[in-house]
Amino acid sequence: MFRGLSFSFSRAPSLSSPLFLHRQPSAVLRRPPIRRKSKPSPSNSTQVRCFSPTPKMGETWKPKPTIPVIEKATKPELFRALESALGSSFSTDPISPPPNPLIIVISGPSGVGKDAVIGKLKESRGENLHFVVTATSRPMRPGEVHGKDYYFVSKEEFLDMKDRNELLEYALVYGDYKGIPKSQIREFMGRGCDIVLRVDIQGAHTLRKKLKDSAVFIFLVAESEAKLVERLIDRKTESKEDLLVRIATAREEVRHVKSFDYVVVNADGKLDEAVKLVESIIDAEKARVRRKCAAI
Ligand SMILES: Nc1ncnc2c1ncn2[C@@H]1O[C@H](COP(=O)(O)OP(=O)(O)OP(=O)(O)O)[C@@H](O)[C@H]1O
Repeated sequence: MFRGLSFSFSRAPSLSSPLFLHRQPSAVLRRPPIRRKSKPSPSNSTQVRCFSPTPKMGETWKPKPTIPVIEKATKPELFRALESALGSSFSTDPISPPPNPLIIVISGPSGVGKDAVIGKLKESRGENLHFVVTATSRPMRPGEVHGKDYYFVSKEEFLDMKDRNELLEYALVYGDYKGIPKSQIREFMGRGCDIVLRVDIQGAHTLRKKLKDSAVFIFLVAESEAKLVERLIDRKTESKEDLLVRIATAREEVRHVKSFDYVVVNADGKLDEAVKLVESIIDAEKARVRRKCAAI
């Protein structure tokens, strides 16, 4: 249009030309006057088409947002159009708050593979899970590390901890005291870690009474009694008297499976499958809508 104008200027008649007086450039750019429609008379009001609802008193008129054709619009265009159609922007806040730390109690007869399962869980879950190190009055065995395998304390020290109410649960196991320090659970739950407690059946029973449904109780079993005995024999850590006591106790313990939330079979040569199942239980429990928060 401007090119057209300059062209017309270059060929414009001189100022003195009478033609110039009639064709001023400003006159070319000026918009034609808008012709206002006359108000419809009551008689022809039915012919008026309304495209948007008439704003009520005090409301300002807003154009109706249109959503572009999905195949033609870009993702951001569609996103913004949906926001404007719904009248507010989409929040990036998490829809569900992060789950509370979970306490997982793992129990089962001696030799069933509690340590083996926990060892693998440690590898797969890393720092998100804290395995509470139990305090014990039993002497340290070769290869064991203080603070890693157990907190080795004297009988007197252990009983002092008990008297000061520093233990969530404790028991006399095969002549030695074993107990769970509360401070460790508080500290790691405070950091957002899930907690794994490894206890015998009696310990699980006590914890159930204290923690009720605020913890998850998992019972580990071997596929059969015979396989459990084989595993204990293969471990070669017990005397024949010890073996007898542990096997007799195991027979009694499996009857308590009903008071647990889950039973996991740790079948021979299938340790990884058992660990996978325990992990699925943890994941499912963390996704629960309702769970009481454990008060330690
Ligand atoms: N799925 C499995 N297949 C074969 N052997 C296994 C399996 N799980 C564990 N074991 C082995 O069985 C033995 C007992 O396992 P572990 O020491 O973990 O049992 P535990 O339940 O912790 O026993 P305890 O309560 O007496 O300490 C170990 O030698 C371990 O390597």
